[in-house]
Amino acid sequence: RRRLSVWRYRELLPVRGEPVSLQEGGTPLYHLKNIGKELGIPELYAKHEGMNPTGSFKDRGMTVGVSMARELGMTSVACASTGNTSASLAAYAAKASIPCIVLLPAGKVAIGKVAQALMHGARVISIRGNFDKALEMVHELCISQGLYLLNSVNPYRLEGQKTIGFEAIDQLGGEVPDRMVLPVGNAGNISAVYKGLRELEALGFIDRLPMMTGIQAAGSQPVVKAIEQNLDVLVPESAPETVATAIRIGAPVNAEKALVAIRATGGTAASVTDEEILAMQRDLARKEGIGVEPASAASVAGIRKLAELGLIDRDERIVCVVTGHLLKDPETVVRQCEPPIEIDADLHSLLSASR
Ligand SMILES: Cc1ncc(COP(=O)(O)O)c(/C=C/C(=O)C(=O)O)c1O
Repeated sequence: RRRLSVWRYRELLPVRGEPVSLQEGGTPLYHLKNIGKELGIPELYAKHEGMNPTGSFKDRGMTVGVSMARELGMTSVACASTGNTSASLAAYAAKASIPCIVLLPAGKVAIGKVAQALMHGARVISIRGNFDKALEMVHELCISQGLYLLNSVNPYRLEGQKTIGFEAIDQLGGEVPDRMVLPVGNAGNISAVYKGLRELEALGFIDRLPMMTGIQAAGSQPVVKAIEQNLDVLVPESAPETVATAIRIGAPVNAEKALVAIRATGGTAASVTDEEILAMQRDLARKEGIGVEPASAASVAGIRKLAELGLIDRDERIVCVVTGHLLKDPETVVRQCEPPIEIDADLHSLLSASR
């Protein structure tokens, strides 16, 4: 019996040789009993992808992507990132001893992610522009310099991320959830999970698919608009804005795949405000003990909103993917919270402060 991990499913992954692995995957599936009770959804779960080696689901894609880079003899890898992709690529490239360049939107990346990319030894370049601009530029860089691009346009990234759905079903004892909910930025993750579930269906492991549900920030919701307006091609947003900087993406490269995933499964897409995201980040931490970064809370905030709109059957079994760890964006957390109480080091002060 193989441990719950990305490579438990190696027969469904493209890597032939020994993978570049940091023991990714095998993340907890938490039963959200308290929030579920509040929403009247007894079977509400969160798959905590922040419990991966670099603290986000990106590790699942990078273990496959960097393994393939090595198998293909690539001598250098690159990506543009809102932060987590760069943190993960830096770590896996370090593990594989392959030089790595990452492009970040200047001033818009959570400090924990920058720290990771720097410490893992990537060449970190800040672009005076948003993620979409950085992605454009890293394409040009890779073409002109022959670097291997590991954004989610690279299909090997999505191969690894398929395993989120595989694990969730294993953790539910083989049961397929009625709905899987993911925060959507570049739309790679929702597309990857859908692809994997289609493969399980084709192999006869499952006989139905969950309703794939994508949640975006109100200030950055091109996929939601395409669903609402029944478009086949997305209208990019030129100035996406949200406190959830991980999903501050106006022109998602995997949008068409995400629209298929949502429509083919009778799913939906919805947006939540920054306030709703931050409120859910707090609730997950204080009512369930689960620490996530803002973008990750969007999936559960989306379910709260859909439930309030009466669009969720209370007996649905729902898995929300919470995609990154709380520690990624400590500055946003500190801004939201009352500061620590500072006192003189005497018992009297302590007693009055602790009341
Ligand atoms: C915490 C977190 N939650 C959700 C998403 C959205 O996933 P996709 O819809 O597959 O993009 C991201 C994406 C991050 C990047 O795109 C990047 O790191 O460059 C994320 O970091």
